[in-house]
Order: sequence, then C-alpha cells, then structure tokens
Amino acid sequence: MKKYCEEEDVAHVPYSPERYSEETMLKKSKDFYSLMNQRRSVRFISPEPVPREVIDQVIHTAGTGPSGAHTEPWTFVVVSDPEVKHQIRLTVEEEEEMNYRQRMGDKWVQDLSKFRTNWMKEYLDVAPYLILIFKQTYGILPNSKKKTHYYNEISVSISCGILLAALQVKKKKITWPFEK
Ligand SMILES: NC(=O)C1=CN([C@@H]2O[C@H](COP(=O)(O)OP(=O)(O)OC[C@H]3O[C@@H](n4cnc5c(N)ncnc54)[C@H](OP(=O)(O)O)[C@@H]3O)[C@@H](O)[C@H]2O)C=CC1
Ligand SMILES: N[C@@H](Cc1ccc(O)c(I)c1)C(=O)O
Repeated sequence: MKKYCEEEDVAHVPYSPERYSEETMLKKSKDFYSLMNQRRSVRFISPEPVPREVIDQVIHTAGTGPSGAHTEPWTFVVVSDPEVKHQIRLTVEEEEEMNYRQRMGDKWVQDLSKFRTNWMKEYLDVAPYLILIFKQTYGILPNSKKKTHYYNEISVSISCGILLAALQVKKKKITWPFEK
C-alpha cells in the first residue's frame, strides 16, 4: 500500500547551535528582556506606513515556533486594503458588541471597566496592516484524508507569542490585542 509522505527527500542539515560565554548569555538575556519589557497592549494605533517586507519577516519568525508533530497548523493573512480592513472592523464590532452586551456577562464586563475597553475597534481602519491568524484544526493529505494537527491550539498560541516578540522590531505600535 502506498504511504503518503509530505516531505521530500532532503539532505540532513546537522544541528549546530551557536554557543555563548556566560557573560554574553547574561547580556543577551538582559537586552531581550529590555526589548520585550517595552511591549504594551494599546488601542491607539499609528497609521504610519510599515514596510511590507518587515511584516513578512515577522510572520516568518512566528512560523519558527514549535508545533505538534511539526504540523505548523497556522495561517497568517495580511490585510492592507482599506475596504477589506473596514469590512473586518464591521464584522468584529458586531460580534464584540454581542460579547459585551450578552455573552460575557456582568462580572467580566465589570472586570474590564478599568481598562475602558469596548466593542469599538476604530484602530482596525487605522493600522496599515492587519494580521489575521487562523488555526488549522486539521490538514488535508494528498489522498484527501484528514491529517491530525496535534495540539493545534497551543501551537498557534505559541506562534502568536513569537509574532508579538518579533513585532518589537517596529518603531511604532503595530497591533495587539488580536480581536476575538
Ligand atoms: N481583545 C481581547 O479579547 C483581549 C485583550 N486583551 C488586552 O490585553 C491587555 C493585557 O495585555 P498586557 O500586555 O498584559 O497589558 P499591558 O500592556 O498593560 O502590560 C504589558 C507590560 O507593560 C507593563 N506596563 C503596563 N503599563 C505600564 C506602566 N504604566 N508603567 C510601567 N509598565 C507598564 C506591564 O508591567 P507589569 O507586568 O509589571 O504590570 C507588562 O509587563 C488587557 O488589558 C486587554 O486590553 C487581553 C486578552 C484578550
Ligand atoms: N475581546 C473584547 C473583550 C476583552 C477585552 C479585553 C480583555 O482583556 C478581555 I479578557 C476581553 C475586546 O477586545 O474588547
């Protein structure tokens, strides 16, 4: 019986990670902390253009994340078209209004009141790019059967964390929170 294997025959690349002195490790870990500690969740987004290559590069970085059985169960979609961004905003706002008014409940809404968040997402029009992240709960094999994506939720979540870290290269805020 023919077995389906997605991988091509490729040459083995030996793993040879760079090694650092203790002094360098400490400096690198402090520098990385300092970079990450500048991250903030904001809802005011600059319209200043960002090179598309930078967006592609941070997504490449997000794609280096570990995933169940190396299934890489994520899809990143970059949106820059103003009309598409606006349609996304309208859809998100409609859902979020229902979240705040019906689904979340009084306690949750009360817990969020100090952050002064609401369902209005004008920054979805303002940001030069939106990065939409999709979780692939399963894949499709060449024989059309389903391919199991183990731990797909946590794999995508880890990848989102790496994306956030990679976005710290920016001059100005790009966008977080991701909208649910
Ligand atoms: N749309 C959604 O469904 C969701 C949205 N969110 C949003 O994400 C937010 C949480 O994200 P998070 O990144 O943790 O929030 P913040 O941006 O508030 O915190 C990020 C970091 O910044 C530090 N920090 C924040 N304000 C200051 C300040 N004034 N001075 C010094 N340091 C500061 C925090 O320090 P320290 O750790 O010391 O406090 C933390 O390390 C929520 O408030 C919510 O708005 C989260 C989940 C879902
Ligand atoms: N998704 C909504 C509600 C929200 C907001 C902040 C937050 O920390 C949490 I948890 C939920 C929104 O983005 O407004």
